[in-house]
Amino acid sequence: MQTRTTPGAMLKAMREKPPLVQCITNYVAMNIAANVLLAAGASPAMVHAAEEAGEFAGIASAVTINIGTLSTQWIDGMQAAAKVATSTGKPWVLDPVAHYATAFRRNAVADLLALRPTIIRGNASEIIALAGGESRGQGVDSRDPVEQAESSARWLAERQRAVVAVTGAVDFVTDGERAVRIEGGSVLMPRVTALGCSLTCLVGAFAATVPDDIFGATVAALSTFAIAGEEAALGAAGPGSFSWRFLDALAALDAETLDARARISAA
Ligand SMILES: Nc1ncnc2c1ncn2[C@@H]1O[C@H](COP(=O)(O)OP(=O)(O)OP(=O)(O)O)[C@@H](O)[C@H]1O
Ligand SMILES: Cc1ncsc1CCO
Ligand SMILES: [Mg+2]
Repeated sequence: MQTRTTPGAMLKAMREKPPLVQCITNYVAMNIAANVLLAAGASPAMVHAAEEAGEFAGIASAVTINIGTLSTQWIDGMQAAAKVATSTGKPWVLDPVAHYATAFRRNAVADLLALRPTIIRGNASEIIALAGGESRGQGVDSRDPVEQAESSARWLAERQRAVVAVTGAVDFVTDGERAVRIEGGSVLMPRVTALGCSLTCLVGAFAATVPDDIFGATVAALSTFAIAGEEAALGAAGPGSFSWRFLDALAALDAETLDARARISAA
């Protein structure tokens, strides 16, 4: 039997059987997130309407929910999909974009957290605020270092019994017991909109591939972004050329290169 224990092995397994990932994401992210999943080898579907989101979750292998451009109708679709995912044992990922900014967002995220996300992926400011801390986030942009969010992430993971991923210059992943840091990426990544939202969708794709190793799947997705980001930055003149180079780098990344270059250390 094929081993799936490394990020590279998980990437290979994902490409051999592309998982259908239901991405409920924001208007800004929809196109880039779908392209990121296709480039990496997964099968995205942006399905959010309340009338069908729950039904679609029944056929998807994972669901990702991002509150970036929120409205009441979208919340109904999010809740329907999350309920089906949780009740059918499928992984679902929450991306609490700028949840600290307004009461509408805070309430939406509190209700989604009660539906037990398998994984929570956010930037440092979002994770600090989810744990009740004072974050310096400005709108959707983080203004806090990841190191400052590590204790918040551990607390949140334990409380929610979820894997928590904090992204930034050096990423951090914990399930409340284990924790790792992942180096890589590029300073150009936060200068291209919605790459974090796209990563949330990719985390869903890896989780669908290895639902019995959610921590490993999350680390694999973040490592894939870290190495593809490094590679894309090599020839990029700025955010514009980085953006298309990143899609090419994701598509070109193979399992062996990922395993050889991923820099994952215990935290
Ligand atoms: N300074 C940096 N150096 C290297 N990589 C980075 C840096 N900042 C972010 N990244 C990488 O960019 C990706 C997206 O993470 P980020 O924390 O920017 O998400 P986000 O704030 O939720 O983004 P968005 O809301 O725009 O989608 C991750 O793979 C992360 O590792
Ligand atoms: C810019 C922006 N505004 C709402 S969602 C989003 C994408 C990055 O989170
Ligand atoms: Mg974000």
